[in-house]
Amino acid sequence: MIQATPTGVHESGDACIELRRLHRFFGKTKAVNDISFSVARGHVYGYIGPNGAGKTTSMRILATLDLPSYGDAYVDGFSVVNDPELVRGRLGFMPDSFGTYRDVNCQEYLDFFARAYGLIGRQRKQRLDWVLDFTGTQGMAEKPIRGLSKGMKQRLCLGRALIHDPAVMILDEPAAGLDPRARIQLRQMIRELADQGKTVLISSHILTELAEMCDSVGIIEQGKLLATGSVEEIERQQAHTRELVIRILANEDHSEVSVADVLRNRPEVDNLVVDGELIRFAFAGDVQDQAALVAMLVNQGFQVAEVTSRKKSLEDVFLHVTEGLVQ
Ligand SMILES: Nc1ncnc2c1ncn2[C@@H]1O[C@H](COP(=O)(O)OP(=O)(O)OP(=O)(O)O)[C@@H](O)[C@H]1O
Repeated sequence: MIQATPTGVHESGDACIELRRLHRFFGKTKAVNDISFSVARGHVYGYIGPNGAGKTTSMRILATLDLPSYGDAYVDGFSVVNDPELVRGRLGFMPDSFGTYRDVNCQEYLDFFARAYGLIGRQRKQRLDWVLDFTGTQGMAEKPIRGLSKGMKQRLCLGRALIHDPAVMILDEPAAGLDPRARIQLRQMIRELADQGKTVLISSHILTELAEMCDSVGIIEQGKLLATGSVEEIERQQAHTRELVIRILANEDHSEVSVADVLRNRPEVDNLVVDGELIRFAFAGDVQDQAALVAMLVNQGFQVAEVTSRKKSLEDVFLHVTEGLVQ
C-alpha cells in the first residue's frame, strides 16, 4: 500500500466535507465548474441536480477516484489531492451502481472489504456483526448476492461503505429504483448515521426525496452550484416562487390581453400566462405588494373578480432554480 505523507490537516471550522473552487473538465464539458460548499460534522447534505449535472463527478473526486482539474476538496480535514490515502480511511463511498460479486454471500462480501480496510480478529467480527445488524441484512448473511432484491443489495452496499466506521459517507443516488418502503427505511438509516456523528453527502435528482432528511441542500446544474442552504433558506431565497392567479371579467373598455400587457410591464411579474379569464404569473412580492397590485388594476378599470395565491412546492422551487439544461 502506498503510504501518503500527510500535508497537514486543513482547518475549516466544523466542516467535515469541504469543496473549494472545485473544477473538473472533460474536454469541452465543464462537468464541475467552480463549486464550493461545506458540510458541518454530523450533518446530512443533499446534492440535487438533473442528469449530467456533475454530482457523480464531484462525488468521485471526494472519494479519490478522480482528480480535480483545479481546486481541491477536503474530507475530515484532509485534501483529496495531497492526502488521498488518509481520505480513503475516513470515507465510505456508495457508488450509483453495485459491484459485480454475484457468487459470494453477504457475509463473505462484507468480510472481504473489512479485510481490505485492515480490520483483524475480534474487531473485524464485531464490526461485521454491527453492520449486518444496522443494515438489517443479518437474516441474509448466508445468501448469495445474486439472489438479493434491489433493496437488499442497496443495504449491503451501504454496509460495505460503513464497514471501516468512516467519519464521512458519500452516497450517490442510493434511493434510485427503491420501492417507497425501502426509501423510507433508507432515510431512517441515514438520519441515524448522522445522529451517530457521521457526515453524509447524498445525491438525488429529486429535491422532495431528500428535503426531509437533509440539514442543508445544494442544487447543481451544468456543473454550477445554483443554490445552497437549508431547504427553508432556499425557499426564502425564491420568495418570488409565489404564484398568483387573477380572474378578470371582460368588459368593453379592456380586453384580457391589455391586462396582461399592464402586468407584463411590472418588474415583480414573471412567466405570465393568459388562460381565458384567468391570468397566471410568478409574483416577486409579499401580500402588501399583492394588495397594491390589485388596487392598481381596479383603479385602471379592470374588474378583478378573484385573486388566488399559491406558495410554490419544493418541486416548483427546484424547477425554478434549474433550467432543465443538460450537457
Ligand atoms: N469520464 C468522463 N468522460 C467524459 N465526460 C464525462 C465523464 N464523466 C462524466 N462526464 C460528463 O460530465 C457531465 C457530468 O456528469 P455526471 O455523471 O457527474 O453527472 P450527474 O449529475 O451525476 O448525472 P446523473 O444524475 O445522470 O448520474 C456529463 O455531461 C457527463 O457526460
